[in-house]
Amino acid sequence: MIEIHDLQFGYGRSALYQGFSARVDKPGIYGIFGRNGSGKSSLLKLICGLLTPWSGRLRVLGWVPRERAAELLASVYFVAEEFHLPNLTPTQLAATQGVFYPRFSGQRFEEYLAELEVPAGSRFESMSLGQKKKAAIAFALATGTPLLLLDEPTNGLDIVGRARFRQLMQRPEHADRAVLISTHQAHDLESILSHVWFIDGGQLALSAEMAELEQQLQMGVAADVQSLNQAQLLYQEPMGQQWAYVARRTANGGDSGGSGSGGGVQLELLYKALSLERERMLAALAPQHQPARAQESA
Ligand SMILES: Nc1ncnc2c1ncn2[C@@H]1O[C@H](COP(=O)(O)OP(=O)(O)OP(=O)(O)O)[C@@H](O)[C@H]1O
Repeated sequence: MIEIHDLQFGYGRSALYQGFSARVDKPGIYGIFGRNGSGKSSLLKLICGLLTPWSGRLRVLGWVPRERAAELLASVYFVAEEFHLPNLTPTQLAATQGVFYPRFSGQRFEEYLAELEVPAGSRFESMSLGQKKKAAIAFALATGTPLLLLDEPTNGLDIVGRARFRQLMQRPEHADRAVLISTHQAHDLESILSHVWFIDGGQLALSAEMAELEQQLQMGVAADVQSLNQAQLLYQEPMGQQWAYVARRTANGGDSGGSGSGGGVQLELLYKALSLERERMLAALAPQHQPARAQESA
């Protein structure tokens, strides 16, 4: 669905991506993580054709995004972090803009608006930022595009709104879509992600399926970090009187020993471990978790 190979891109003379490679071959919900300024928003804009790569190969559903082919524009929907809505009501938006998306469903748009508690008949001008964001998300979901790009979708949403967003994302009608979500809200989204991308230093440092990470890593809290199997330990940080840790799962799939309570993937902890112990973490992960660049050159 998306093929990026050896992408070079930057602003002015300043390079942001130098040999960035990644692939999306199947539907799913892809969480894109990275430090501030690592290039997550720029990547989404490159994918939908709002920015032009310096060089390299970039294909989205078989198209060169920057050429902005009508078929591609009807197949990709992007909700930017700072988005603009015309001063219409949601109902008017559906009537005027839904036609650009062949799979747009007005009925689903109404359902999503109701789920997110956005009044369909109020003008966007009279809505709060969070309500406008919910309306933009509802519209994006209702377009039915095979590819959906969401930049920080849960920013500005209240707690109930975030939970409803997660529920909507998991509805069966989105199962065939690839949804790329750039976010810092790891905890909000970890339960719904199928894939994780971690961008660092102008590269895709990690591309992995959540299920694979679950098999490979164990994360949890231990009263005493010394009680953990030191050979398997990858990262630890103090958490009150205890220690949060990331460890390799042992070959038999068991835990890393000690008195800790080990569990599945916690994205915030994974994010910190990758940011602060990048080489160690990447070395610990199996070759299939390494970025597409490494796979392709293998
Ligand atoms: N229009 C622009 N002109 C010049 N530089 C830009 C422009 N947009 C982004 N940048 C720079 O490119 C880099 C990547 O920005 P981008 O917004 O893609 O990062 P990000 O990972 O989404 O950041 P954040 O997590 O803070 O939202 C930053 O250093 C930013 O200053």
